[in-house]
Amino acid sequence: MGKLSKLTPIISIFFFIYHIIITVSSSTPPRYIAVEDITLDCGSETSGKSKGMDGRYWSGDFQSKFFPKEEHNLKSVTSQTPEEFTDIKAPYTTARISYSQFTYVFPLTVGPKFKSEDNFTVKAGSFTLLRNFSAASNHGYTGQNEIVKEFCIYVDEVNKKLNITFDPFSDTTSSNFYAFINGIEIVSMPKDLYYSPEGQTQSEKIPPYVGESLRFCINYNMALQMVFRINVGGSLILPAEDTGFFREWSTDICYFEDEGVFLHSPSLVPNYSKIENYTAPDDVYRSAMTSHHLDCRLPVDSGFNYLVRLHFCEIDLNISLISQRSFSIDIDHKSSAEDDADVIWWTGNRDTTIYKDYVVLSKEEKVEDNNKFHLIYFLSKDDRNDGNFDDVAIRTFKVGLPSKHSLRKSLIGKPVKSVHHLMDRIDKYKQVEEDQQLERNLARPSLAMVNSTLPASSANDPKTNKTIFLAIGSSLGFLVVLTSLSYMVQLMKFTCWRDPYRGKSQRAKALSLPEEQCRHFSLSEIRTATNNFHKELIIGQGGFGNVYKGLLDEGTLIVAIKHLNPESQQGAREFKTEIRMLSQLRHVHLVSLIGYCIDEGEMILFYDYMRNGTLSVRLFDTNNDPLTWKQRLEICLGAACGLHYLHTGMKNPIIHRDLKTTSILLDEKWVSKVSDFGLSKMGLNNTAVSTLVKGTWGYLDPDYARRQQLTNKFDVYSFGVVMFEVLCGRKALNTKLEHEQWHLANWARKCIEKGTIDQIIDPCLKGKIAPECFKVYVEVAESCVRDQGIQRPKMNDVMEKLEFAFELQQNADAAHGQEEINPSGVISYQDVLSFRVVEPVLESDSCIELTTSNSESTNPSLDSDGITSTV
Ligand SMILES: Nc1ncnc2c1ncn2[C@@H]1O[C@H](COP(=O)(O)OP(=O)(O)OP(=O)(O)O)[C@@H](O)[C@H]1O
Repeated sequence: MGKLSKLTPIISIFFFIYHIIITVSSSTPPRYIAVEDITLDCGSETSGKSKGMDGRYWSGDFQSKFFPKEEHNLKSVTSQTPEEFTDIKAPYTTARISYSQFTYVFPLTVGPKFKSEDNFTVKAGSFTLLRNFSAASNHGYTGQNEIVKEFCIYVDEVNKKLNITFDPFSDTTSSNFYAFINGIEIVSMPKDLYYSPEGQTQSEKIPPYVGESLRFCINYNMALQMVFRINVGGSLILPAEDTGFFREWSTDICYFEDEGVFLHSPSLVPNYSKIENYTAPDDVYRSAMTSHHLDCRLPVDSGFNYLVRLHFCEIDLNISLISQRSFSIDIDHKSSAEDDADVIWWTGNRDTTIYKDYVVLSKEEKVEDNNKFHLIYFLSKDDRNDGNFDDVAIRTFKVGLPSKHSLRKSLIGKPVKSVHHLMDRIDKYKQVEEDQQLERNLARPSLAMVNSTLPASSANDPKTNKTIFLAIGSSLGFLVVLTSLSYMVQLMKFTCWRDPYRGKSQRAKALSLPEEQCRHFSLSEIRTATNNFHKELIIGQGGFGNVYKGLLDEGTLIVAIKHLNPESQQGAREFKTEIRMLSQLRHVHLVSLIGYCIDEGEMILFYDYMRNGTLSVRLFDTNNDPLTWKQRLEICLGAACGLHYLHTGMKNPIIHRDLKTTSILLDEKWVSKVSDFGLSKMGLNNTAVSTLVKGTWGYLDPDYARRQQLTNKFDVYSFGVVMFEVLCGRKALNTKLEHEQWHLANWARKCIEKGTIDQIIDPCLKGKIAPECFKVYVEVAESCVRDQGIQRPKMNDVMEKLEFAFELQQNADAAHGQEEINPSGVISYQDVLSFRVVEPVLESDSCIELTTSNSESTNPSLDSDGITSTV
């Protein structure tokens, strides 16, 4: 579906719902109750509180304890209300003005505060927040009637107060400059809302410094100036609709280069299990803009570090799985801030909120058109998409908070609001008021219940009255509240699901199948399924942790549950790879991934439970009856089919790289299934040495070991080894034997050359293998373990020959009826082994059928995370 056809219905829903959201939010208590919430109406001499344009109550500064001591120099000015705006209210109708310096002193508790103010040079504590600031020039430049500046400043233990000093410019020729301020707001905030946790330097909570391999700690000796705070894809969110910090969230108008599709999920109740619920208003997470490519241009000053906070919440009903949508994010053309942003991976679930912080230094060379503009540039791009671009979505929600940490230079505002923006606000304030009136008239019981849950002190607090008016200061007055700009970008991609047998993109199918293909389970479901990870349910142990047997769906579904170590970063990466690969692969001879769980930092995978365990156990460690020859043939044939599918069933081939008898599992009907082709692959990729130590030596392709070039012939070699293990009942590597027999494949080839292969057959098979079947089987096995990849067959050939061998055996069995093929057990196979072992060909003649290391022609799709490209 094209963008436009999506756009129309979504927008109409959006505006309809908008009304409801305001109604609801206006009756909900704030999620964060600030210890300090000061609203000072500067220049006002009234002793009581007057309702401001933002719906809050403002106190006159003259009667307040914060009033500057230099009051003899101060004048107050009452501004003229423009005729067209009759609702203008505090703090814009008055201003405190002075030709000399004056300081407000705010005794405060320790902690970070939001602060709003206005002036020319403004200092707060040790920070110069504004230098030589001119309201008039800012006004003229933007046509904006009010100027709001917002800062975050930490109030420390020693001072426990905040001095805000307004200092008029003075030089030798003139003393006619004055400073003024209309209003000051101070709101306390949680320590870690924007600041980094104390005493940590490498924590995930410290934002990465984009373009550097460092993290950037935002500590308490830094002040933050808010530059943009944008509700991408959504509407203006007023301070009174914020979560208790009185932040305003502007719309995304003008910031995006390309038109996107708007998404809105009005009834969404966001899940805040990953972040604090006061981080951003719900409406930020309910709206989104989508596109397959999104450039967001934000004009900022050069030479500053900016904190960019991106908020995400997956609201698309079609998306519920890891890797269904993943995207990259570039900021300011630096190296990618995020290579593989995947919201479901981050959150575990749809409708779950999360944000990501980045710090970026905006450098001088980005100056454009002689404007002092720099670009914070969000490029969300899809780098793995195979063409279904109209289904790829960028969701930009929320907030970036680019904030300047160094405020010792002039911070001239770059207001982005226009007259339209103000008109929007007027409309919205009026709308809010109408809604509230309606609410009061209806006197809905549910609202009464909400209010009754408020603490006594706040239930009747005028702050909870949400009637809001817009007031606009005169050209003289400006509200100095620093603006932080918040912003969020999410880019999503649909995974292309394929029919294994056709190898064609099945997009439509994909959209309807995810839930069937791979389910998400909660941790509590897993705990129930495994009796809280009871040790008696452990059925195995692998390189990545314990494997449990568990019951799901009220006991109707038996699963194998792989519990990965959550501490391991490498494990996390491989875990994701496993999900990405397995959730796309469905084949009767591959172990199916049923689902996963990533709650609370746990990484758990669910597979079809294979009742008969591993081939290894059935061959080497069982007291049960040995596998019959026909069973063995079928097991090999099944595994060959599974490998063949891996090599050819997808657009891009997958090389298992760790095939062995422990990675071939057997279900209740003895059907063989190849497993472990996500984790093992990545394990080898990242830690080749440890994989060797893990004991796959006997399966390792000698050609690969020499050339370090991975081809699908790697798996063919390993498969040949498995075939000899199946035939001989011997492990791939057995150092307890004589040295020349340690390595089964080498020993088997020697035996074939010498004509003694029949002597190393599993004793329980002797006399039961039809000679013609034996000939084909041994020929195939030998061809698989040839020294050079070029000499080995493809899995397709192996499959066909094994089928042929199976038929030969069946025919022989049928011919002999109940009788054994060779009741005496003494049969020489010499005569059927007429072929000779192939000699190695010269290196120059060899060609790599599938090279994944340097070949441009090979698209490493599922390996965009490096699965196949680094070996
Ligand atoms: N789907 C399954 N059904 C039944 N048993 C399973 C299943 N998956 C794994 N197991 C059991 O758990 C054991 C460990 O499996 P796992 O895949 O974690 O490790 P591995 O393949 O043996 O070793 P490594 O991961 O180190 O290569 C297996 O040997 C098998 O006994």
